[in-house]
Amino acid sequence: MLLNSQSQSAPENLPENPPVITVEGVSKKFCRDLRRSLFYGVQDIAADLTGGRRHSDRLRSHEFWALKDINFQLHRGEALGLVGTNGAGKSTLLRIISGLIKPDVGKVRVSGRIAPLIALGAGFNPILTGRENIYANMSILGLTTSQIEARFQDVVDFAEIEEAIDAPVQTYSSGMAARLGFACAIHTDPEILLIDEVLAVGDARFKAKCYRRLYEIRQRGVSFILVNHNPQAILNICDTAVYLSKGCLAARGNSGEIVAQYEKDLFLDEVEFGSNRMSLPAKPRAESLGLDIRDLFFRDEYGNILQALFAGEAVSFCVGIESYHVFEGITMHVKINKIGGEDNSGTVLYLNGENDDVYFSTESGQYELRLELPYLGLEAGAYTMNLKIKKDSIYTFDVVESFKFTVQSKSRENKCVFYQPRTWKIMESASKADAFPH
Ligand SMILES: Nc1ncnc2c1ncn2[C@@H]1O[C@H](COP(=O)(O)OP(=O)(O)OP(=O)(O)O)[C@@H](O)[C@H]1O
Repeated sequence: MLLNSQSQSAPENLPENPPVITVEGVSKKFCRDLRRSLFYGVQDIAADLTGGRRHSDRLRSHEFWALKDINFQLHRGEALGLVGTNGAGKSTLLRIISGLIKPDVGKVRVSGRIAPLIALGAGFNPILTGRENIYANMSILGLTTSQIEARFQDVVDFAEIEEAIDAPVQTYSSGMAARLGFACAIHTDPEILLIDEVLAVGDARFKAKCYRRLYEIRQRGVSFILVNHNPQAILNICDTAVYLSKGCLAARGNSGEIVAQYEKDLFLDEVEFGSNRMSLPAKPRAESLGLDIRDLFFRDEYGNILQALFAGEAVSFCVGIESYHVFEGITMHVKINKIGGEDNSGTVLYLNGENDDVYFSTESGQYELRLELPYLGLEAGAYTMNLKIKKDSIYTFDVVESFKFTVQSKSRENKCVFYQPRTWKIMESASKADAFPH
């Protein structure tokens, strides 16, 4: 299910910030047939030169819309995530915004210096050395030679490629090229950063470093658009998000809501709703940040897996994880919202391991993290859980936005917003004075 079109407007929490990118009715068509595509290209150039009519808004044979009527704004200081399945049009949209290709319909207005990080090693000449490429790349991004000289060592230090700096870039691994591209871009003082999946190739430690740096430059007011297949990468640094589906803008709004929507659409077939369990497929290693959530479920006090949860009974919330490295200081963050309560949902419980000073460590392997509750304090009803596995307050390894589960009640309904453990008793009074004190 897609969100309604009202959610496509720019976020209203940034009214004082002027837009730095305005995408207005942008559509882009492609042709899968190479020969026809070349023919159409020549036809379009001829129409442009002769002032003839170009039917930009109509599809010709074998053409399809890679993007259709996309509208949104990016405001100053806003970090916007772009999500969507393979082929949804994310890269095409970033290429249009960066000016690499032109839309067939609509326009894009940009105000501010853009640093696009769109393809691996984009802007790098493979036969030039890393050193030469830093100069070439940063000057394309608008820096003078003396400015590049002043920042050169910082770029090399950030990219951690000191020993390979005088080797041709064609000898670099994809991860090294990505490091260098990222380091160049963030050292050019961009006002707008466009980042398309380039972080996916780095190792977990370098990715964490890049995300921390993105978080810092975000604090300084740089706007950016981040494309990533990994929802937690979007949630780590983006407040808002755009969800593209088959070339159309399916939803625009708060990143938590959009990612939840995207995840729901993505895993619709894979999640067993109603079973109080959610198993997630293994992520490609390139998309993992080093520690992935694979399974969410509940156990009773004897370790048996529970399908039905009952208010007031002992329960453990269990998270199956896959760790690819040695990690320390891992915390679980569990936020539970009621679905359709009288107050129309809202967070009823938020438990954060950090607040209880409980940190886990992992080595490479599979683990089960548990949150043991001596009794389940939720009243009967349907809930969604937002679960995050974090390393510190700004770095999230993995997140599940909305794990649905239900709680039942063994007793008849009482009026309460939480489960109150209770015992009803009658005691015989020792004396009349004790029973009715004045
Ligand atoms: N130059 C091109 N010629 C023909 N088709 C193209 C061209 N570029 C992209 N496409 C097609 O346009 C659609 C959108 O592609 P795009 O790369 O923008 O998707 P994406 O959302 O970035 O996908 P991914 O997540 O796989 O990177 C796809 O169907 C793709 O095959």
